[in-house]
Amino acid sequence: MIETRELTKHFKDVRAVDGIDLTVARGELVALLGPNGAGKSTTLRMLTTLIPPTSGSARVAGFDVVRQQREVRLRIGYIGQGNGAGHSQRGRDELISQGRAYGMSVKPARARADELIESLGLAEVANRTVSTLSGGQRRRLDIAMGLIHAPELLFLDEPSTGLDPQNRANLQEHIVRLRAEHGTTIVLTTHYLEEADSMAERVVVIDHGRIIADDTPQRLKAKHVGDRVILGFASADEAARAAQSSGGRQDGTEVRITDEDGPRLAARLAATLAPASIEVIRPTLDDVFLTLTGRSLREDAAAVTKTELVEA
Ligand SMILES: Nc1ncnc2c1ncn2[C@@H]1O[C@H](COP(=O)(O)OP(=O)(O)OP(=O)(O)O)[C@@H](O)[C@H]1O
Repeated sequence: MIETRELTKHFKDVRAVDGIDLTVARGELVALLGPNGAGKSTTLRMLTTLIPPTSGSARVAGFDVVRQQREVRLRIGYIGQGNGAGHSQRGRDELISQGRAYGMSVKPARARADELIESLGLAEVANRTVSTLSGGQRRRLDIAMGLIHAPELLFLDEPSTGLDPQNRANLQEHIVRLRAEHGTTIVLTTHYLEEADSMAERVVVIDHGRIIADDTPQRLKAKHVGDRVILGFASADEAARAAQSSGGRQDGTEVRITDEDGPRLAARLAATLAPASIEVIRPTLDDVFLTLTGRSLREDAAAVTKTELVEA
């Protein structure tokens, strides 16, 4: 569904996207995860034909993003970070107009608009003019606009930014359902680590315009970080003996061991070493990012959230 080769975008001396090879199969739900300025939006904007690459190539839904822009656009939905929805129309009419712009006839456009209004919780706002909606309501309307023509491939740039937790959960549910029901291929960017972790079956980690990891959240965590098993003992001597027999690292009365399958190891060690306490700490995608780059994504996400609050 997507195939890029050495996809590159430079803005003067900024290498925003620096030679990305990305393949996405039909029906996949892929999250691009990375800090601010990593090149996620620029990648999406090239894939959606909004900006041309500096070099390299990309095919989307079977068509070249430079030479066959129209074909690409007909097959994709794109919800950018800004508000796509207009201001003077009512929400429902805006949706229907968007469907008509994609060549739908009135009846199916109305039916689809009503379906999206229902599933994105837009019932109360469907009859209000867009200019009177709150940021979160506008965001949901934008997403409905991108879905109106039931595209085979949907790009979502930070879809849940600015939504409260309840609406975010609602939106995630809708996205997952959309994919289950229609087999829509979905590529989204996010700075919510939990969102990438819980929704995407594949996470592409981007930093400084390059892909630095690409796998399922589970495998990324197992491969780059692993579970930490911490055993507690009554004395340091006991801990020293346990560290020796288990191959773990002693830290006072504790022994720490890293393993791909912490719960299984913990069960085995509980039986053989009889520790006083046992704890399994499972990694997050942030731990993965930290291991790969030495930086935390959380600090970055916290900064974004703060900016959003100031803007709101
Ligand atoms: N039109 C532009 N002109 C100049 N520089 C740009 C332009 N668009 C993006 N950049 C730069 O390219 C780099 C990548 O930006 P991009 O928006 O793709 O990152 P991102 O990973 O999507 O981050 P964010 O989550 O903040 O949107 C940044 O250094 C950014 O400042």
